[in-house]
Amino acid sequence: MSTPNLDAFVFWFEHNGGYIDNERVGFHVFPPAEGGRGAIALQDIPEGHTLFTIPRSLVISTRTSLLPERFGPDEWKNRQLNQGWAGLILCMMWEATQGKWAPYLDTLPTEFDTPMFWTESDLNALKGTSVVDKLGKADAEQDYAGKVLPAIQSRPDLFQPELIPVHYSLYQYHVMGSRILSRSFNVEKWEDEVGDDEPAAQNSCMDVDDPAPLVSANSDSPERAHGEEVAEEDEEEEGEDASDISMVPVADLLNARYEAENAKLFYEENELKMVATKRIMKGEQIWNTYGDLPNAELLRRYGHVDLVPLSTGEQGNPGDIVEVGADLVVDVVSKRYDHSSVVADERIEWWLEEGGDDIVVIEADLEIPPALISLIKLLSFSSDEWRKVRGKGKPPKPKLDSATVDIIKDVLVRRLQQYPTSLQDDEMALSGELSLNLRNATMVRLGEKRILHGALQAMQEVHFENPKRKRDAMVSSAKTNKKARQQ
Ligand SMILES: C[S@@+](CC[C@H](N)C(=O)[O-])C[C@H]1O[C@@H](n2cnc3c(N)ncnc32)[C@H](O)[C@@H]1O
Repeated sequence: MSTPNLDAFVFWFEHNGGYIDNERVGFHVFPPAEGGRGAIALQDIPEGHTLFTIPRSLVISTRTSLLPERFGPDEWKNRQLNQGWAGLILCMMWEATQGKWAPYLDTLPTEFDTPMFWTESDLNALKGTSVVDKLGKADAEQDYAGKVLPAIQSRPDLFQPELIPVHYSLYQYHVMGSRILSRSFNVEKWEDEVGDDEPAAQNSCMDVDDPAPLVSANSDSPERAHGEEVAEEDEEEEGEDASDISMVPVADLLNARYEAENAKLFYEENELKMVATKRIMKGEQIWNTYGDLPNAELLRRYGHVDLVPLSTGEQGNPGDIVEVGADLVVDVVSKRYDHSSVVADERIEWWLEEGGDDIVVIEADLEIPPALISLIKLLSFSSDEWRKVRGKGKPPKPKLDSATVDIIKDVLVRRLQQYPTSLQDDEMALSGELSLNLRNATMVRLGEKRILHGALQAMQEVHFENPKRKRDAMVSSAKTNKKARQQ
């Protein structure tokens, strides 16, 4: 199957040591809603079959680009280009003006459907979701103005001043950052290569909350996948290295869909291998995984949402989640018990110190997270109970009781009010004409609201034995608590 814009690239790839099993793997242009370019099985492919291999020398990272060496390794570090994504972005901008990777870089998208490039009015459609807060646009712009542009201007021998507006502009910085966000892999050094003086884990400039991209192509632990989240603590523990972030030609041509993965990248000493992880039938798409992310994250990083048939008969993403801010929980509990902000501040500070999070996540299984129950209890406690719990040094047990259920219901209702539209509004909007951005934003909101409504209904169905006695007991205990707190 010929994909004209890829032919020169595939020629370059194969002439530089890359291998593609052309008898079994073809590239194909799917409709934009299905991902655009992707790979397809030209024949039945058995599990374990190598689909293509990429020599490490064709991977772009701050380790393989010549720029850090030419810039001067010490100066590179002094300017903090070894931290986060700034260094790789600069390498990619520079390599685009050089020869080696041009046929690859020329195939990468220059336009994105990610909210990073949306207008303010489209961004309003994401109000209530966590997408906008996580865009990291301001951080990226600060990195560009604070370290990248000064580095560029300091070396006219490497970065021709007249090329700055074309190849090294802020817009190009965002384009390269978005390419990394949606296509990069985390390729560690081969074990023998690892030196003693590895730099510590680095934060990303674009990805404010969970900096590490994407696939760990590791033959020992192939679980982490393209786009998969890696908690910051894990990164530190594992010693994640900004120079692992890599652009991997051909591997980044695979699309992904919820639980459809049938291929995975493994790494070896001299090359990376894309291997079929199950039998792929002729005509089927070859799918990588981006980690079965919720639609909010898929939209933020990749610019699309996943829609698969749900058990309810609707279309949606079973991996959706809703984030509930601890500040909302504090507000609801404080209002209910007439708390002063001092009471809540002290407890929240302790909660965070004890390892609690400032966000709780409700998943599509509608389970109320133990952390939410525990947090509500902590905030609801009388001063005596609070002193006891603090003395023990352990957050309260996440045991549901009717007072907590009532608070959870309030929290869910208030969380729903953070969206400017209702679930019914969204369903109605989807049945009409919408631009791609607004359709995607509506799907993100709808997925989150379905979880909130489902959780609310589940809470409404919770009944404790002898509810009257319990409720009375809870009312009097709430009054007692309030009294104790006022003392
Ligand atoms: C790693 S690239 C995959 C190759 C890409 N299709 C291309 O043409 O270069 C990731 C991008 O592919 C697109 N994509 C991947 N899976 C998709 C899907 N299930 N639905 C829609 N777009 C998808 C998104 O634009 C995403 O940012």
